[in-house]
Order: sequence, then structure tokens, then C-alpha cells
Amino acid sequence: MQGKLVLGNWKMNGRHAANLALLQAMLADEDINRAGVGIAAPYPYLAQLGAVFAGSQLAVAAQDVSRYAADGAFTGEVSAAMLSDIGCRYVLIGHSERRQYFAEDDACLRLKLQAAVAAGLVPVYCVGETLEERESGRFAEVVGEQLKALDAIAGQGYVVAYEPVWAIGTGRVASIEQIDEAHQLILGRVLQCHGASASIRVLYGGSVKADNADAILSLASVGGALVGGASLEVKGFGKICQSAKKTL
Ligand SMILES: O=C(CO)COP(=O)(O)O
Repeated sequence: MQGKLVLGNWKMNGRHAANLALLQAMLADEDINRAGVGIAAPYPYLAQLGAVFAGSQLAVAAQDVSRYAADGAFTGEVSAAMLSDIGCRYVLIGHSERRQYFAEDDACLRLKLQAAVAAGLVPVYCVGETLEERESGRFAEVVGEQLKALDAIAGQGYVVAYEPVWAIGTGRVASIEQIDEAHQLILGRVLQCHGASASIRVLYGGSVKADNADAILSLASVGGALVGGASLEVKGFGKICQSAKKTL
């Protein structure tokens, strides 16, 4: 059985000097510096991650990717092939902040998923409902609809991240029951649509912290964590990685 995957998502944070100190502290932490842990940094810092992580088992991840797979006249874009070329292993696709602020829709995300897989990257496909959708009892309908984009890469290797939008950055983590219900739904839909071969992991994201990681990561339906704010400091991120390590 695969171990629990912990990815830190720095979002739009970082400066070269501060990154170096943080990354070196991560390398020195045996709970962090191991297979099954990675960091998703902003594009300008991915090469720095690759250089610092070189020789370790820590994975480099990107936070986004172009929907256009072939090189060409797409000013400002970064292709999956470029991310693969600099050593990225994972790429976040469809994060709620990209859906919200950059109007990424199903058609766009399908192209991004296909581009990532074609370049040998492992997509981490993000789904999750808003507070209004949760409170109106529509979370299963919304997440089910978001999962349909995975049809674009049926049979390929990927990871899903369930991140209820109302838990992101709010400190209001989803309850263990809510997390398990959502993860069971996602696992059921994916296995139904893509067959048992789709041995995917479903990460939970949304206010994962040192003090709630044990409970969340002990759930069998949780295949790991996608960590925002807590990945910007080594102590808390190390505790989360330790919680994942304990489940091995
Ligand atoms: O969006 C997230 C990770 O991608 C979650 O962010 P927080 O851990 O800061 O809630």
C-alpha cells in the first residue's frame, strides 16, 4: 500500500533567501526529508527547490500548468514539458483559488490534466465545495461534477485533493466525519468510472495543522494532505509529516 502523500502548497509566497533557510531546515528534519513529501512553490522558485532537494527524496511540485501542451506563442505560459524538464514530479490542477480568481472551468482543466500526464507529471486534481454549496446540501453534486474532468485522463496515474473551500485558510477544518464522507464519495466515483486500476490517493486540504493532522491522516480514506499555511514553517509542517509517517 502506498504511504500517505504530504504536499506543501506555498501559494504566492517566498523569496529566494528565506526559501533557502526553510528548505534547508526541511532537509534537516527526518520527518520531512523522505519519500512521500513534496513542496509546490511558485514558478520562479521551482529551480531553487530542485537544486536544494537534489539527492533527497523530496518531490518538487508546481502549483499550475498551461493548458497548452506544445511550445509556441503563448506568452507568459509555462508548459508541462518545461515543468518536467526542470524536475517537477507533481502539479496542482484546479485549485479552488485558480477556479475562483482565474475562471478555470472544466474544459480548461481537462486540457491541463492531459498536458500534465503527457509530460509525465502526476496531476494533483483539486476539488471542493463552497460554504454555500455545503450548507445547501449540494457538496456531493458539486464534487461529483468536478470529478468528471478526470475522464480526460482515465486510466492514468493521478492524485485527487479534496479541499472544501470554506476550510481553506480559515482555521475551520472539516470534521472527521465530513472528511471521511467526502473521501469515500470521491474514491467511489473514481473507482466506478475508472476501474480498480485507478488506485488513487485522495489528499485532504483545508486548515491542516500540527494539532489535527494525526486524526485526519489516520483515516483510511485519506491518502495524505495538501497543506497551505502550515507548509511555510518547518516545525508545524514537520509535525504533519510525522503524523503521515506514523501511518506507514
Ligand atoms: O489550499 C490549501 C492547500 O492547497 C489549504 O490551505 P491552508 O492549509 O492554509 O488552509
